Amino acid sequence: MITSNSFNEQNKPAACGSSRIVGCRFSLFPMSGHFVPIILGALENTDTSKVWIKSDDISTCVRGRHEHVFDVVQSIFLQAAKSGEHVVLSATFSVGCPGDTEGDVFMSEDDVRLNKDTGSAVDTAVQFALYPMGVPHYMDVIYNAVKTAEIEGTFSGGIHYASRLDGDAHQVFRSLENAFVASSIQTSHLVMTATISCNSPSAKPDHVQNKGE
Ligand SMILES: Cc1ncc(C[n+]2csc(CCO)c2C)c(N)n1
Repeated sequence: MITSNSFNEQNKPAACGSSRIVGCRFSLFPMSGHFVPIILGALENTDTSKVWIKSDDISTCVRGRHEHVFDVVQSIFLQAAKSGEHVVLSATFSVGCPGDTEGDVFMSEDDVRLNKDTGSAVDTAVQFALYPMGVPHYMDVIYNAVKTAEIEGTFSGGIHYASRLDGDAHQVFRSLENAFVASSIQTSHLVMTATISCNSPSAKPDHVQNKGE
């Protein structure tokens, strides 16, 4: 069913492309008695001036250009990771959601990312899943995104309902953004879930530890 929300201000069907508003709803879970300053500090020490942002008692939602959405989520993860605690960030990214219109002022920001590298590398593990909505060839979209992550060197295997990435935080976030943007161009509505973890005291699975050997 096409609703009025499927159309932009010019009353044309919403175009598929990278200019569409991207959103991410995410929660940080620091496995620490100090979870409150870790969460609040990560939010405060991130420059969010190029995204729409709203936090509540469960999660935070950011919306805007994909460059800034991924920059802000990555920065918040890196800020929390600096605590040295085992931190998990659980996120749902979305683009093309009917009702999430382009009218927002944040879409007119430039593409210059605001959050600078925080320095030391953070070994990061990700389980992510792509859900290309409304296209019969959705498995090709997923397969191509995973193939790209493989070329980038971050892919470390398929698991039930998800794919795994391992590497420095900047590398895995780049793969997530590349997978999301490449897939979004091929779909009218795309959802991507990601569970992103660092400093876990648990051993990684054998096939991940032996990656590249
Ligand atoms: C990114 C992110 N945003 C909000 C919450 C929800 N939350 C849980 S504890 C806490 C601090 C005290 O209120 C907040 C804001 C979260 N976990 N992660």
